[in-house]
Amino acid sequence: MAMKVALLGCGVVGAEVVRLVDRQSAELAARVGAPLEIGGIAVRRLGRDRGTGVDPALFTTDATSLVTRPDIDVVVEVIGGIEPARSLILDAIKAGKSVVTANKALLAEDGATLLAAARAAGVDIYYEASVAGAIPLLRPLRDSLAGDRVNRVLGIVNGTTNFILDRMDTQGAGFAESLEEAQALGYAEADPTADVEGFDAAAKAAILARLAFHTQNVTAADVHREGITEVTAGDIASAKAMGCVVKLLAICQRAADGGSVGVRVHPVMLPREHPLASVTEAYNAVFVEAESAGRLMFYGPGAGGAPTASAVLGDLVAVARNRLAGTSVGEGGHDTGLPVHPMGQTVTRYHISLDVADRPGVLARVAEVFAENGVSIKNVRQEGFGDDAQLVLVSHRAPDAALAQTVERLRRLDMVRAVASVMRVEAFADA
Ligand SMILES: NC(=O)c1ccc[n+]([C@@H]2O[C@H](COP(=O)([O-])OP(=O)(O)OC[C@H]3O[C@@H](n4cnc5c(N)ncnc54)[C@H](O)[C@@H]3O)[C@@H](O)[C@H]2O)c1
Ligand SMILES: N[C@@H](CCO)C(=O)O
Ligand code: NA
Repeated sequence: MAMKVALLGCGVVGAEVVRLVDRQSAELAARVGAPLEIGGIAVRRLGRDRGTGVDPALFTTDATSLVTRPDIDVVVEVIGGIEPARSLILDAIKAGKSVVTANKALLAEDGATLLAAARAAGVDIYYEASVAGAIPLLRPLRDSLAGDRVNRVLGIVNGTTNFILDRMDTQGAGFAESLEEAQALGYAEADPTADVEGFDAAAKAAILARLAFHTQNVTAADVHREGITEVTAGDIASAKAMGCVVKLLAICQRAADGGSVGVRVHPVMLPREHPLASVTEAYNAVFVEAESAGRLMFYGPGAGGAPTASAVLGDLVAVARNRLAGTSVGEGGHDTGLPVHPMGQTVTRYHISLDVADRPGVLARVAEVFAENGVSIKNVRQEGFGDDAQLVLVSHRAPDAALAQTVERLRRLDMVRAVASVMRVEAFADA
């Protein structure tokens, strides 16, 4: 008996899923143990040629009926967005179907509800494509690392912003022209705000934190988020001078006392010897630090129709096998309930460049401001002379609130003409 698949959405990813299911039907049947058959495709409008070559009778605009149809085994959701995707997935689960989705926005906002519904119904919901596209990452976190304790996840999870920062670093290109190039190459979202303001990465960070720390209550709204729109050529030059590169990272980290987690997305200066620093163009990479495994790196294409469809197909094979075996994973059943602590409590390190007058007492006063806020200076150097002097300081680790307060106080000093660049610095956990 064939495993019948209902596909919701036939855009960039959906059309590629249809093509792959058709082209690889013999191998997929052998791997699953039963043929995979597309039983219906829900679209917004009928009559468009989507280049899939499938029987036009499979298309329908009635997604609600399709997901509950008795002959359907698995629903693949590649519409995107919150509604109607959420209602359709919940209807499918309640009707006993397993689900595969690429929908990071929905998983980040309401993943706990979807997982609980799937557990209650004894079906699977798999979502590998939602974070870092083709890269096998979520199932390794969920399954392969189930016997380990993950302490930190650092990731480049948005291709568009990595592409822009890479162009600014290697070609001296400006922000606007780099974004235009990313859009022309098809990496950016239709509204690139989701990319450049870090919303896309924040959704992915919430999903990663939930899996890494087995804590169900993290949503995109809990993620501290800063995008790359304020990264300047001066920041890139400052990073270069320190042997660093600027990257937009999603960072999920267990607090030192283990009682809470920090989840954040913001630009960082990263030493060029860190493996994430060499991730160029629109590639994604995620660096995982686990107690027994040590340092792991997952690298590859994070977007695009075919790479994303590869992850969807992998999930489809897995849930189809589980159905044939009469089993399901029951993900999310163990919830540590670890809370997310505020950004101010997250321990970070800052790079700060100040435009100052080169006069006696300036460095002493600047150092005093650091001391008053309990922040220790790791190194300091001066560039330029006279009225064009610049002090470049890197702090030791301190609570983010103390570092932010230090910057505010420095801004108010008469002798500081301007705070030219402020950026957090990341490195290996023990560096
Ligand atoms: N494209 C990528 O590189 C990529 C990478 C990772 C994850 N994703 C995720 O995959 C999903 C799909 O992305 P995409 O790039 O294919 O988007 P897309 O816009 O190309 O395709 C979505 C399709 O869904 C259709 N649709 C909208 N509402 C519908 C409804 N009510 N019923 C039926 N169809 C409806 C749209 O008409 C469109 O054809 C999203 O969740 C996205 O975040 C995409
Ligand atoms: N716009 C996203 C697509 C993949 O989620 C990116 O640039 O990575
Ligand atoms: Na993935």
